[in-house]
Amino acid sequence: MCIRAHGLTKRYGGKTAVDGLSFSVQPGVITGFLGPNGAGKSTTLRMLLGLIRPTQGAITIGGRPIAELEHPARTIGALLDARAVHPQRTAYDHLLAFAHAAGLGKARVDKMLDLAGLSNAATSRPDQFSLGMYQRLGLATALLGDPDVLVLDEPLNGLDPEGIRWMRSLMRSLASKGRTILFSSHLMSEMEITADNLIVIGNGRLIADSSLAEFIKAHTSTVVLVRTAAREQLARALSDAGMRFKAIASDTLHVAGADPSCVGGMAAKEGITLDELTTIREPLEKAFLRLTRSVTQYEGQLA
Ligand SMILES: Nc1ncnc2c1ncn2[C@@H]1O[C@H](COP(=O)(O)OP(=O)(O)OP(=O)(O)O)[C@@H](O)[C@H]1O
Repeated sequence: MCIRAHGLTKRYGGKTAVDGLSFSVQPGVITGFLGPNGAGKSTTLRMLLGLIRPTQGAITIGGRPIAELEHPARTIGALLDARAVHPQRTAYDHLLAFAHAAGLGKARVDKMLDLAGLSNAATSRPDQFSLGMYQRLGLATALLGDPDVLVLDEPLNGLDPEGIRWMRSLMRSLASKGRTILFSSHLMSEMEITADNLIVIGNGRLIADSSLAEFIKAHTSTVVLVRTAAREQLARALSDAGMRFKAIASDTLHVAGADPSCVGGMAAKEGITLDELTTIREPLEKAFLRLTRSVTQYEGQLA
């Protein structure tokens, strides 16, 4: 089932939080929804879930706005604010209340507690939970109806390394079963290891919508690192060939815009022995910061 936004806009008084966003999210893959703080990610997800109304445009699931879905709990599950649970209800009762509302039985509650690794905390009250446990409970709630579409706002926040691995492999396994997975983050490093596709927004507007591989190809540069005791000789050969390079250490050069076979071939022709020849890609986080710098609303200063 596809999620589609078309001309989606949300204004709060004079402030435009989401500004004419159009994109689609496909089933069978994990789509990362990325943007700096205040970019409009949560506002977009809230419109998708029918919690707030768009000022203009629409966002639909399988072609329909959420209010028109026949079985909302079986169609879409969401984790927005993991701490927004009744503080006095045990984890079990919290899930049971949602299960009843969705017409589901107790068996599903037990299964979800197990899946989220919360079986031992079933009778604990959430006010004793860590943020990671809240996230697990939130995911268990989102998955109660075994929905086709899963929407997660910053799901990795507060999880320990084991929790992060668990959340990622769960998303991967659901995507491989054909589910539609949309998850937001303001960290490119998270996206790099989790997402197949990326939707990047800044100041409410679309900045990029592509596969992660295409994003990397389009927005990051690479250099060839070459290490040799004959650095000067290699530098002369590169210079004669009109190639751009930078000395990094007494035995190391970074060659821009080249591929390793070309640098290796040149070294072989000169009879130079290489100790290392590697392609280094610019960190994706750097590309993200460059792309979103002009639209970043909140920026700290280094002391
Ligand atoms: N209810 C509201 N009233 C007025 N402005 C709002 C409201 N909700 C959000 N905004 C503003 O809209 C913009 C987008 O906010 P939103 O929370 O959607 O961003 P976000 O990308 O989710 O950010 P973060 O990563 O910090 O959670 C921000 O400038 C925010 O201050």
